[in-house]
Amino acid sequence: MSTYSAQQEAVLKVHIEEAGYETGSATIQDIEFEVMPGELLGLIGPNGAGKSTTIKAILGLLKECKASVTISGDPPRYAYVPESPVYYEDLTLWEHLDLAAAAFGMEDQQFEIQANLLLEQFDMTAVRDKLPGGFSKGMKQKMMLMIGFLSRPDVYIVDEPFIGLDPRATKDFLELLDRERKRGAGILMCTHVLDTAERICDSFILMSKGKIASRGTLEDIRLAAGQPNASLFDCFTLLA
Ligand SMILES: Nc1ncnc2c1ncn2[C@@H]1O[C@H](COP(=O)(O)OP(=O)(O)OP(=O)(O)O)[C@@H](O)[C@H]1O
Repeated sequence: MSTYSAQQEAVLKVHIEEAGYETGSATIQDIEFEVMPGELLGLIGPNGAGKSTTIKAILGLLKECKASVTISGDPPRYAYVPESPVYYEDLTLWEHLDLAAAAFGMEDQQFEIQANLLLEQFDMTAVRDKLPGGFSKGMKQKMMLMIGFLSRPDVYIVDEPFIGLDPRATKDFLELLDRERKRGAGILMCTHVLDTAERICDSFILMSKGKIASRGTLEDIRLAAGQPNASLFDCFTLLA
């Protein structure tokens, strides 16, 4: 778990007054939180609670959105790892990494070192020159994570990363997350895998019906649920 000093500035500050898909009908309201350097904040909640809408609002993808979002860095830099893999059919894994590196403005040498390390860490070196269309679900997910980790930004926004990952890939992913947190990156992670979230997150935002239903550390969530020893899963079913 991380500890934060009062002097530290949040790497991500989010204040969404309201946002949604149609004029005059807000899907989410009053969503306000910060992610501190080194913090892993879990965004949890039932299907349709508004988690993905919150992420879309942060990324500026919604037309109907009254929000202020501040991301640290000059220029601000973040990595977004989507829930469903997005890729080009005609580009190999290596070419995807190369394209992402060019977009991030990485130097060639730094890119080669970082990309080869990630290929090794995710056990993907053998398929570096293959097209992702032929990859399994987990391999496509690994490609998304590798692109996310490539530029080592201060903020990661990760939408449901665990689906499709085998135990070894999950372990590799968690180790990389940990390394990035130790470096000072802040992570917002949306997930339904509550036993893992309980183990790795510093704090939680529990959303329900487009609003924040509960927030804080596991202790805070337990207190809100009136269950001092309950699992996150049990608190979730009581509060959401
Ligand atoms: N593209 C869209 N157009 C219109 N309404 C949408 C759109 N996407 C989501 N919604 C609606 O917004 C609400 C919140 O959905 P959202 O996808 O944010 O939930 P979620 O918490 O991410 O759910 P899940 O856990 O199932 O992914 C739902 O009522 C959903 O029907």
